[in-house]
Amino acid sequence: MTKLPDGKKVTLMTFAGSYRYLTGLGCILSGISTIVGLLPYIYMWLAVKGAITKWPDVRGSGELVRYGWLAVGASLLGMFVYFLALLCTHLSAFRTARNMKTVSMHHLSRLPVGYIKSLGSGKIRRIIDDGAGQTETFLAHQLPDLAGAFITPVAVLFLLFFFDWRFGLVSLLPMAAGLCFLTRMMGPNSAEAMKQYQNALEDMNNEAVEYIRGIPVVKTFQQSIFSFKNFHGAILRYRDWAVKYTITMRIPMCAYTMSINGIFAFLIPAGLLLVGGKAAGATNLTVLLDLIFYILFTPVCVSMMDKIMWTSENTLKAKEALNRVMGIINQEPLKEPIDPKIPGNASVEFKDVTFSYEKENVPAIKGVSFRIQEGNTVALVGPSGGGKSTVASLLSRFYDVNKGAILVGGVDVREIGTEELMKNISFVFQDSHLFKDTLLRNIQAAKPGASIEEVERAIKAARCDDIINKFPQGLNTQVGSKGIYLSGGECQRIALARAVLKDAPIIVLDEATAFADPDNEYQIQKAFETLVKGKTVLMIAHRLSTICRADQILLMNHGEIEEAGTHEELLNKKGLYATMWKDYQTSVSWKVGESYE
Ligand SMILES: Nc1ncnc2c1ncn2[C@@H]1O[C@H](COP(=O)(O)OP(=O)(O)OP(=O)(O)O)[C@@H](O)[C@H]1O
Repeated sequence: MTKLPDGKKVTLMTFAGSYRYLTGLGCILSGISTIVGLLPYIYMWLAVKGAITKWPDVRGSGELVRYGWLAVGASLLGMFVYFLALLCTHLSAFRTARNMKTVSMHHLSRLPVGYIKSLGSGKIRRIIDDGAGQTETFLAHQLPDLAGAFITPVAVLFLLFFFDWRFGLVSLLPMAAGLCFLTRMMGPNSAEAMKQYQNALEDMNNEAVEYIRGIPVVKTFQQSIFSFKNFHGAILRYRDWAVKYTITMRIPMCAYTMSINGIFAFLIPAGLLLVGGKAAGATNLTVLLDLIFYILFTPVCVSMMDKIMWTSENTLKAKEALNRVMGIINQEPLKEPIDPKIPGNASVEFKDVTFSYEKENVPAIKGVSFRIQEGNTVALVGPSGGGKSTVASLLSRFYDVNKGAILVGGVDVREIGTEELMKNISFVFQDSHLFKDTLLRNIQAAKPGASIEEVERAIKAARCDDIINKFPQGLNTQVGSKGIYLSGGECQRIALARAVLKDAPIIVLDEATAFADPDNEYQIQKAFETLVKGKTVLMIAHRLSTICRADQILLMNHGEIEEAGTHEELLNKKGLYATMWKDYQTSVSWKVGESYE
């Protein structure tokens, strides 16, 4: 994998590694093939010249055939050299794109979860995937063409003035005008326009992903118009950008196209003038022959100019794509300690912790302090938005605190290496994600290399046997394919099996029963009892029945701990917890009442 040199400017070639030499070689070969590609025009002209001057004894001169074959040979040689050039640039381009993706993905895994969430999965996919794709096309095709496009003008200028400087000048004027219009189109404003273009595309992509993800909600609430609004807005912004850009480019583009395609309009009158002004005879014939050469040759100039135009635009695109990928790569990862420490035990302590999400003015939690002794369970309860999930995320160092410190086993989490910290903590998320892979590999994700026996023991302890047994292929069942999907409760039970297999001394449980039906909830409770035996547990649950037995309950509201104590202590306080408990009891009795009706 390509390593980024610290503090050094990163270019596309940084990702190419040692393959950069192939890119260089490819560009040189492309330049050579361009020069060789001009030879057939000269040979054709020489053949025509020979034929006309020897007329009517065309065959006798033998030049026609000789130059004809030379033209064919030069064409074939040009093609072969260009093929070799593309071979080199493709090899380098594939490697560059691969390295770009690998480096970005590797770096992404080290970034704070908050950054990934704020960017959005649609945008990240577009930046990395399309960025690598665009740079691959640029390096494989456009860069060698650009090398050719830079060599062609020099060769063309030489040839234009070599045969007849007057025709050369006449051909050059419209080309120079075309070049001026081209420079205007590709000026500094174009780089900005390209940035806006990429922004508009990314927004559209993100909104499309959001829209598709939200389709179930949309259908349930019949909100198709409202939900489409953001996506529609992104499409309109893209349209507005495209229309504005097209209007800006209209005049220079028309002027450019007219200039470079209008060479004949200058060349033929000039030829007529020159022929008309001379005495008839040999001089006139030479002028005519030169005119034929220029008529043959000017299409090369037109295609050269077009190449320069398109490659310039694609260079801007590739630069912008690289900038965006670098935007991710330059994002500061969570700092790893220089001298990592090992936690002394499995206790957890929050010391006056304050934390705000990026771009938020109000802290999500402020001045939070509590301690969980090794082997104890602390439950977080409170109204929605109170800061419970934030506390759980901070313990796993998904973000770094703004103020205060979080200690695990007496050591600040910032002083523990990420690997060591993750070894100590198991996290069962609200929405446990299962990969599109076998159930076995999904559970093994918690402990790579775990044997089948270990996985089976974890499954038994997490009481997931019934889930596994209902599929004929058992543990080898592929999740997410051929209609094999697990319910929210089942996903959480598999996530519990993962946590059991990992066997970390600290467990963070975020609303583990939120999705579960009564049967799954019962299984989860039982699995949970096995999982937490002898462990330090930080638990968030809305169903208060599940947390009565916690050693300590913390009631969080508006980002602060408002009440702390055991279930009985909090009931005696007759505060918010007591009210919530009363409301909870009432809701349970309602449910029971309803079931008997
Ligand atoms: N990624 C985020 N970016 C910005 N603000 C956030 C983010 N996640 C949460 N918040 C805000 O931080 C505050 C605390 O949210 P948190 O999710 O921790 O509360 P909670 O008690 O877990 O809520 P719930 O019970 O509904 O899950 C809320 O005001 C919320 O809007």
